[in-house]
Amino acid sequence: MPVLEVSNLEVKLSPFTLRDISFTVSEGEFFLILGPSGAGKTVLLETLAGIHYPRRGKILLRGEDITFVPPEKRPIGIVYQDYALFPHLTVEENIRYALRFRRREANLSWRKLVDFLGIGHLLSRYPDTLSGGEKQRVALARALAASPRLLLLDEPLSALDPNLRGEVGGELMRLNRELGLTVIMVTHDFSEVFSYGKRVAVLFGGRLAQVGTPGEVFRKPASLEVAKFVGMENLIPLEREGSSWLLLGRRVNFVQNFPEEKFFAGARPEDVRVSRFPLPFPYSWEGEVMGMVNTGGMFKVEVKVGVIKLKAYLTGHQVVEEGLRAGEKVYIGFAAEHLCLVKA
Ligand SMILES: Nc1ncnc2c1ncn2[C@@H]1O[C@H](COP(=O)(O)OP(=O)(O)OP(=O)(O)O)[C@@H](O)[C@H]1O
Repeated sequence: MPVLEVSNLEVKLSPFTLRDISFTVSEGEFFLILGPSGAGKTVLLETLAGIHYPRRGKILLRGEDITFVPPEKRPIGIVYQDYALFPHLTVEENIRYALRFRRREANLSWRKLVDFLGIGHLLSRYPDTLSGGEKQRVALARALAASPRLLLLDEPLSALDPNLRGEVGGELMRLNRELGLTVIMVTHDFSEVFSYGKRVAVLFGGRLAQVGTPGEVFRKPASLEVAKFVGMENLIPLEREGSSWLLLGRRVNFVQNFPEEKFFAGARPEDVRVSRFPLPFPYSWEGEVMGMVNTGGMFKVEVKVGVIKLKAYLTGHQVVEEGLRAGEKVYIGFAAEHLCLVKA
């Protein structure tokens, strides 16, 4: 049985509405919610936590209907982006405050909780004397002290510096793995999707646009808006020729069953190759290098093919090896397995 089953949820917070939200999360899963700013990610988390009640739909936690159960009676912990610690309470008092709501046997003793998060030396301090990473750990301890069955995290890593981000992220994985705790985490960061999530839900304008593995969402986006959002920078309209579909003059076989639809061919720039020599791919063209930008580690190379600009990410090594320069005639292309079809 899934830990969480959300069906047909509708939440209205004038003027914003979260609509038709249905998904399930399994026991022990690390589930991510991704979407542009204002998509409703926080509203969704807050609805799961009981801060907003839906107009329609149901939330089941281990089969029990908790749709209208007040927040303090739900075995769900939430950690906010700004940690929301009580400034007038010490770290210890902040954490103990959460114990008031504990209904179940603790899955971590006080000592273990404090050791697990390495915050023993901070117990008598006040929140405004703590660093971002320390505050984050205290907020986690407070959420875990109530022994939640489900932990909700709203962009927990976004306020941390890059080194700390990896460290705290590792701790979240450890919580998930070692305590078997089910986690739902909101993020903006694509690298976090691949590092932490087994499945990811993409929210757009209050609706779920796609739920799938990171590989599915990033390589087989369900719509044009998801494709653009997840960085599928090459999106080329297919052209009809008799009973065939053409991608910049190359025949694409597997869309014949949808004669009336309008399609885009998508390819991620990191799957696209550029070379001064012909490429062994069914989708490859001759073009001219328009420009190259160092994006910090990778070079984004733009190649003009007819009126279309294709983009590829290459390493500095590849750029040097191929002797790429603006104005150079090159071949650009990608393997058949890297082509995805996106409905317009
Ligand atoms: N309590 C509220 N009352 C009315 N509108 C709200 C309330 N909370 C959020 N909203 C609105 O709902 C929409 C979604 O907000 P939400 O905070 O869920 O977005 P988000 O996807 O988490 O964005 P971000 O990535 O910027 O944090 C926004 O337009 C916001 O202004």
